[in-house]
Amino acid sequence: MTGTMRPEALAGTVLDYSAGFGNEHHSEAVPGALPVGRNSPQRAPLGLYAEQHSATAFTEPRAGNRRSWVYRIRPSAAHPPFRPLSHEFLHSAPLTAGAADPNRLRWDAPPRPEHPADFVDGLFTVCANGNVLHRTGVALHWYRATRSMEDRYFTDADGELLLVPELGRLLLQTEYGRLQVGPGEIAVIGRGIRFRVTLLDDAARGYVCENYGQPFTLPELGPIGANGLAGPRDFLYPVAAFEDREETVQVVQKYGGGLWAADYDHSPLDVVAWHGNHAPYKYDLARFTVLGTVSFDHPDPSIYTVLTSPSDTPGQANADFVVFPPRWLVGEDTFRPPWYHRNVMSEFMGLVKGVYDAKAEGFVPGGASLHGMWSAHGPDAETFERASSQELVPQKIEDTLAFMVETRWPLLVTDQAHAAPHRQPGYDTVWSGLHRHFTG
Ligand SMILES: O=C(O)Cc1cc(O)ccc1O
Ligand SMILES: [Fe+2]
Repeated sequence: MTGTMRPEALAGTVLDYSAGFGNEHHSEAVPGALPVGRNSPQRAPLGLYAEQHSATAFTEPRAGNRRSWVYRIRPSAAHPPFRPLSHEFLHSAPLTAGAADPNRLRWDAPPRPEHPADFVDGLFTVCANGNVLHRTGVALHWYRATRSMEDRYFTDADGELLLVPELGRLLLQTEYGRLQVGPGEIAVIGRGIRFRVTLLDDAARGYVCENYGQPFTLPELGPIGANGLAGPRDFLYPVAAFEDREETVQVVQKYGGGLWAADYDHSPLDVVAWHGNHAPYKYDLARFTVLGTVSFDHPDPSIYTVLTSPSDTPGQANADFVVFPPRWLVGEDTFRPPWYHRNVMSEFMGLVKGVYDAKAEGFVPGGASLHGMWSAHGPDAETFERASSQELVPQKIEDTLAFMVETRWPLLVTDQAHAAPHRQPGYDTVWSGLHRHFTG
C-alpha cells in the first residue's frame, strides 16, 4: 500500500522493478493474489475482481499485441458519470487554434505556472498532428508542476504518455505499481492507465510526448545486429503496489481531446496483482549504447532512436523518440555537427541538460525547437565556424542530453505557443551570420 506514505518517505524508498521491454511481467503485492493457470477463474483469489486491459485490438499480431490482466479490489466499471472539465492550456489534434507554420520556431523554458499546479494543471501544448479520434499523430506538451496530485488521478484514453523530466524527480503511482523517474530518465505510461504524480523535489518540469498512434516499441536493428541502442533488459516495469483508500478522489480522464472528471469513492489504484505486457515502464537514457561513425561523415540521427511508434507505412514513423547523449566524435575529414538539411519529417526537440552540438547558444534546458516539414535548419553560424575549422582530434561531447521527436505528419503549432512570451522571435538570426565563402 502506498496511500499513506509521505513523499519524503517515498523519495528514499528504493523501488523494486521487473525488467525487460514488452515482457510478460507478473507481480502480486499480496501472496496468492495472482491466479495460476488461468486469467479469469470463477472466483479470483482473495476476493479480487479480474479485469483485462487491451491496449491493442484482440486480433493484432502476437509480436505487437499488448494486454494485461489486473486483479483489483473493485472493477474499474464501478464509477459515477464523468463530466467535462476545462483546461486552459491543454489541446489536442486536430487543433482548432493552431497553424502550420513554415518558420523555424524556438522557445525558452516555460515559466513556473502562476497558480499552484499539479502535473495535469500545468500541461501546456506546443504542437500536435494527426487526430485523437483516428489514433494517429502526437502532441508535444510541457509539464510544469508545483504540487503533487494527492486526491487526484489522471488517465489518457487518447494516447500513451512519454515523459521526459528536465527538472525534479517524480514518483508515478500507477495502477500497475510505482515508478520513480528524474532528469536523464524517461517514463512511458500506456494509454488508459490510471496514475498520479507526486513531486519528490520542490517543482517539476519536463516534456510530454502524447502518442496518439501505435504504442512505442523498440526499433528494428537491421545490419546493426542483435545488440546496441536501447537494450530490452534496461526497461523497468513496476511491481504491483496498491492503494486501499475509501474516500472521495477525483479521476480526470483525457478522452477525445477533452478532459472529463468523476468523483470516485475509492482510489482507482487498487490493483493487487497483475500480469501482462501493457504496463508503464521507465528507462535510464544513460544506458543507451550510442553508435556513430568510426571513419567519416555524420550519420542520420535515426541511429539514435530509443523508441518508435510505427505508422501504417513502413519506415515512416508516427513518432520516433531519439536522443543525443554524451558520446565520442572521431570522424576524420568530417563536419561533425548535424549537417544543414531539409526534411519531409517534422522535428520537435528539447534539451534536458547541457549544450546541443548544433547550437552554440539559445537552445536551453527546458526549452524547445520545432523544425517542421521541409524547414531549412542546421548548425548556427557560430557552430559552423568552429566545426569547419577545428582540429579533428577525438572529442568527447559531455554533460549533454537533447532529444528529438520526429514525426511523419506536419506539426501544427498552438496559438498559445506562438504567442507565448517565452518564444524566441529572433530565432532566424542564428543563421544570419552564415557568410558566403565561395571562392570559385
Ligand atoms: O536538426 C537537428 O538538430 C536534429 C538532427 C540531428 C542530426 O545529427 C542529424 C539530423 C537532424 O535533423
Ligand atoms: Fe533536423
